[in-house]
Order: sequence, then C-alpha cells, then structure tokens
Amino acid sequence: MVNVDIYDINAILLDIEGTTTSISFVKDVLFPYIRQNLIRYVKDHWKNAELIKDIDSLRMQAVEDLKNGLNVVQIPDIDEEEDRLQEAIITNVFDQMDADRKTTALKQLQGHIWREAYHSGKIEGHVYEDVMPALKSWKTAGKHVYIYSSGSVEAQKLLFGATTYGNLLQFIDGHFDTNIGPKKESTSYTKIANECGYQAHQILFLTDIPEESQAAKNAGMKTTLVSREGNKSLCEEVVKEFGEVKSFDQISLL
Ligand SMILES: CSCCC(=O)C(=O)COP(=O)(O)O
Ligand SMILES: [Mg+2]
Repeated sequence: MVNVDIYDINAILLDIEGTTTSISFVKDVLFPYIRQNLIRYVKDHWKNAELIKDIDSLRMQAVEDLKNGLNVVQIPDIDEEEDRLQEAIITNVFDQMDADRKTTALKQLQGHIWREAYHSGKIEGHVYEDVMPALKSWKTAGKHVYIYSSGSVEAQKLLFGATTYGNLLQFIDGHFDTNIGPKKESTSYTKIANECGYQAHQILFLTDIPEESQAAKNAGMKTTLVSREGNKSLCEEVVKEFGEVKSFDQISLL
C-alpha cells in the first residue's frame, strides 16, 4: 500500500464504479432497477422526445455493432409496428446489459431511467465513507475534482446529487462520460486534460481498472489504482506499475 503525494497535482479525476462507489451498488441496485423497469419506462415514455433520441442512438449503435461483426438485435425504424419495435429495444438493451457493455447509447438511456428512482428517493447513490472527507480536503487544498465514468454525465450527477451522505455535487468541478471517448483509450485523457485546462501530468486519475490506468498514464497523467472490497483483485505486476490505495485517506496532501 502506498501514500500518494499530490503536492504537484492540481486536479483529481475519479472513476465511479469500483472507485468512489461499490461495484455491488451498480450490479445489485442500479442494474436490477433497469431490468425491472425498462418495459414500463418504454411504454410510459413512448413518443417522448428524449426516448425517441435514445432509441435513435441505440439504433445507430446496433448498426455499428453489425458492421463490426457483432450479432446484435437491430432496432427497426420508428414508424415500424409499435410492439415489434418495443420488443427489439428491450432485447437489445438486455443483451447489452448481459454483456456489461458500456456503449454511450445504453448509458444514456440508463441515466434517464434512473432519474425517476433518484428523484422519488427509491435509490440513493452509494459512495464509500472516505469519499466525502477526501473531496472536502482536496477542495480545501485548492484542487479541482472531476469525474470520468462510463455512466452518462446525467447518471453521474444523479448519483452524486443524492448519496447516502447527501448532495456531493458541490465538491465536483466537472463530469466526463464516453462522449469524450472510451476509457481505455489515451486520447480520451488528453481531451479531458485539455477541457480541464491542465497539462496531463498535473492530473491524478484514480480507477480500479488497470487498462484505464494505462491509458491515462500513456496520456501523461499520474495514476493510482483503487482496490475496494468486492473489486477484482489486482495482480502484483499492475500494483507495482501503478501503485494501489484501498481508501482515499491514503492520498496525502503534502
Ligand atoms: C454513474 S452511472 C452507474 C455506473 C455505470 O453504469 C457504469 O458503467 C460505471 O462505469 P465506471 O466507468 O464508473 O466504472
Ligand atoms: Mg470503475
């Protein structure tokens, strides 16, 4: 275990699932909510402009998947028979979720479905107990804090806006999702650094996924892996390469 000294760091970029938030919250609370409510949501919001846009994105993703040789359910045109179209949407979404895909189209729709659950108080966002104290101390030290997750920006704001510790959005300076690019590609981190107005080396990226750490490091960011209970265990080699913290308490502000 290492303490990460962030005296020369101006900003901290945080992953969500497996880093600020337990994988179990995502897998056992958020995803089941989609499975239980997707059919009702689609029927209730049928012809709603936001849902039409989400369906268009799913359709475009399915076409691209087919081009890339993936055997996925295609989404018929909007003027197709209602039942057939809805069935295709539901199968496509469930298949993507079964494969734990992180497509922007899927994540966008999921965020819209979770909105009602957060707003009604049915779901509260999980964050580890060390997260809020760390956010507070980083902000007090004048650091900027950003989120980069496969979850859509809207889903991120819902989660941090209604956590079991209250609304944490006041501690977050900006949000990025896969609209900026995939999390395992270094160009995404270069773009994030540019958007934040920092050199990549001034940013510390914290994630549970070694490939994401590698991509950020390739872009010039400082990185440390986060190992939370319930995460996939990290092999010795990657811990040696990127370092590891089990809690944000271990990130010291010297
Ligand atoms: C904040 S949305 C819920 C989490 C989610 O759907 C997801 O894909 C999280 O991925 P991450 O990049 O934060 O590991
Ligand atoms: Mg993660």
